[in-house]
Amino acid sequence: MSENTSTRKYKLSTEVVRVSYDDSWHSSSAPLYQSATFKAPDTLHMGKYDYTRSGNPTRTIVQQQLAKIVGCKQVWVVNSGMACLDAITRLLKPGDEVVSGDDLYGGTDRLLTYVNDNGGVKVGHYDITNTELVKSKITEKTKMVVLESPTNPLMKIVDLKSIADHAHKVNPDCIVVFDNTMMTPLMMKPLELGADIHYESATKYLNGHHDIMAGMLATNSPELADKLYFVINSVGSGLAPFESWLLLRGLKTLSLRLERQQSNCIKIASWLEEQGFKVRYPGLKSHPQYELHKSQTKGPGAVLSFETGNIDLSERIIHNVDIFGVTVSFGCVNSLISLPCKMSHASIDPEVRSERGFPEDLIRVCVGIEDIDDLIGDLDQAITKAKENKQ
Ligand SMILES: Cc1ncc(COP(=O)(O)O)c(C=O)c1O
Ligand SMILES: N[C@@H](CCSC[C@H](N)C(=O)O)C(=O)O
Repeated sequence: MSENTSTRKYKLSTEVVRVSYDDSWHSSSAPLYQSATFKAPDTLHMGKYDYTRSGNPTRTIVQQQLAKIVGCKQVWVVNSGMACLDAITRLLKPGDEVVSGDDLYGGTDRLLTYVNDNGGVKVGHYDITNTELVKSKITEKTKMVVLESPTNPLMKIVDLKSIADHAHKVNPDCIVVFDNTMMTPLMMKPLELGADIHYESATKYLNGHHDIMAGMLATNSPELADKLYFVINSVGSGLAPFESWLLLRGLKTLSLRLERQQSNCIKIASWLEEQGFKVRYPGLKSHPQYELHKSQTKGPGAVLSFETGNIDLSERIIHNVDIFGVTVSFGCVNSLISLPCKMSHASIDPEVRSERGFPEDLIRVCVGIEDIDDLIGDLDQAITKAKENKQ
């Protein structure tokens, strides 16, 4: 018996709650198949599933749910956001060239640097806010363009459509890859803007509770879907059944969480700006790419970064917060604060960070669903204590 299999389409905030699956007992919550293997009907025929590395019914349910939300032909879920990029970079061959940004999540930069140093692939990093510069670097040898927007943590915006269209014109086989972790499919649809592969760290908003690691790969290309599946099945990076089940549960509140997190973040960004800090947030009119971001998304999201002008002051602010968790990652229901140069982006060589204009005093704030007055009150007391030079 199928649950919720009507083909009627609803708004995304409704669709995230409606999950389709087969269950002979009509369970209200999708079944968890915590099994590594599946019995074959007989020795001559295998069933739909044989071994969880190759496929698992609970993983299939979350993949179908995500494909519906993304609005694409195929989604694969894997065991981390980085496992997505690992599968993607295995599509490259020695001699290929990759064009990417100069502000990327530290782990993305680390893996692309590894591929550059060990895989015979040339990876170039350019200021992605300079669309013409990025376009000029795309040649027939460019087999892949890897972008993220807003970037983590400088909140730079990439003109995805313009770059994707150009890349496909120069080389129709060029694979445009877009990391949409900051926006989620509810706020940005990279495949509709020309990306060939849309991936996300589902550890962040898609799950929303910091209780699993997961990644999502989405594409409309059956050929790319097959190639990615080959890697996932070969190396065993498919998301485990319990993690798939938790991701499915977390997804149901995605719309509600994002709405509250974003509205809190907009208020915090304005408040920090009023205190005189240089705030990087695409929801502020002072963001140099405010209009571009607005034109390709449905909202500014719930991550911002700001500079204090002094790394010691930044460290003292972080030391003095009470509600904000001092931790890497973002997209969780809890608010988080961090110093990217020493935490999420410590894997980028300090010299490279400096060449790329990465401010060491930069504080990243990832806003949760708590009461906004409490959040601003907490930042206020932490900043006051830090300015008084108190630990
Ligand atoms: C923008 C972005 N992409 C990808 C990743 C990698 O995701 P994961 O930690 O799930 O491997 C992260 C963080 O880790 C991230 O911030
Ligand atoms: N020690 C980790 C750091 C993970 S950072 C996670 C997240 N993407 C963020 O931006 O905070 C590592 O070496 O990968």
